[in-house]
Amino acid sequence: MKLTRLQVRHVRILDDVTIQPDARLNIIEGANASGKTSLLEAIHILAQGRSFRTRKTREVVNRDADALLVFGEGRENEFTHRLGVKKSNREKTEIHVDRQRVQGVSALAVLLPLLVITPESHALVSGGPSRRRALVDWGVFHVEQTFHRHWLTYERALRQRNALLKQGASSASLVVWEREMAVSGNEITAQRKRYVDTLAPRVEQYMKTLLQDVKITIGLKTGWGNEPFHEALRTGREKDERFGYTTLGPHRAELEIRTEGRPASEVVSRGQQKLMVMALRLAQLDVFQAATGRSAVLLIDDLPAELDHKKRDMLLAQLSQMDLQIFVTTTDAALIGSETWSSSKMFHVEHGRVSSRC
Ligand SMILES: Nc1ncnc2c1ncn2[C@@H]1O[C@H](COP(=O)(O)OP(=O)(O)OP(=O)(O)O)[C@@H](O)[C@H]1O
Repeated sequence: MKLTRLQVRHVRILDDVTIQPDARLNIIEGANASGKTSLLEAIHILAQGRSFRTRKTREVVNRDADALLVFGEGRENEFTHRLGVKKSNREKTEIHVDRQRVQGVSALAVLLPLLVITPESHALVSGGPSRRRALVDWGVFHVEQTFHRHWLTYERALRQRNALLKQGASSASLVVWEREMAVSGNEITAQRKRYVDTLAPRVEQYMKTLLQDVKITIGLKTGWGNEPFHEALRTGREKDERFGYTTLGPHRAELEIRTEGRPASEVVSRGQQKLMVMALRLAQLDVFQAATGRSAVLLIDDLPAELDHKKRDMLLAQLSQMDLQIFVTTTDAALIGSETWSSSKMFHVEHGRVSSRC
């Protein structure tokens, strides 16, 4: 789905902002601290129920307000969808999809598939495994219809097993949950493997375009050894009892990113890591589009700061050929050429006020 209307209330410095985005390229320009990133945060909240900068609601809600509100309207296959999120300092997050109150953020994510690239994105390569696991799961969630259901089943069984381990319960009582973990865990892993296998050649192709002299390989680390998962749970029981939680399984999976046979983070520079993240994200968007025939939203915070001008132009040319709705922030709109785009809009941000520029 592409956003046709966005309304933002009390998101950081943005008090009351309404915009009608372009279906393709939206350039959000303004001075430092004017509120550009806050606008991207608002879109992220609409798609995933939370900011990409912090998990703390209080930081994102305007200091003089109690709650933030984001509404979005968009079209897909002749249908108009309306999404709404209210995040409050005191109460549970409220989510509405097409005027119905829903629990959980998955209904938002299904309608508004969204990825984000920020100046901190290199942490995807150099940071902990959870970010790389999230990268894989974003893709699997959108291309495999049963993934979310299996994940919920797995998580519930994992929570139960962990609770029993903490209580020092007998092995016999663990077995029931291990059985459930094994069934859902194997499904999750098979789907993740399929996704990573589809992703790998596309990552390689984008790496060739963006970073000719570095080759990377990606592969899935399942979260346990080579034995069947149910066996790994059984043989790992003693260790898990000592630790008081489940030390292996799909919840410990991750995407391995290697170059020259070593973890990429040990070999390449920070700038190269950023380009790797671009290649990964472009490949994800490709796979998503090929598998679903739908278009996604891409947020890019501060693009000029990410890349030199040659790489930036190369990336924009590539993006202009994809069926995406893009929101990109910059302090200097002249750095982002919109000539190759079939359509674009420019928004100027100043002290939390947003105006549309032709
Ligand atoms: N909870 C909040 N309530 C009110 N204002 C806030 C809150 N959090 C941050 N701000 C203000 O919002 C502004 C930051 O906005 P934002 O990060 O979106 O700017 P930006 O235009 O992306 O800046 P840069 O180009 O430097 O990244 C700052 O002026 C900051 O003081």
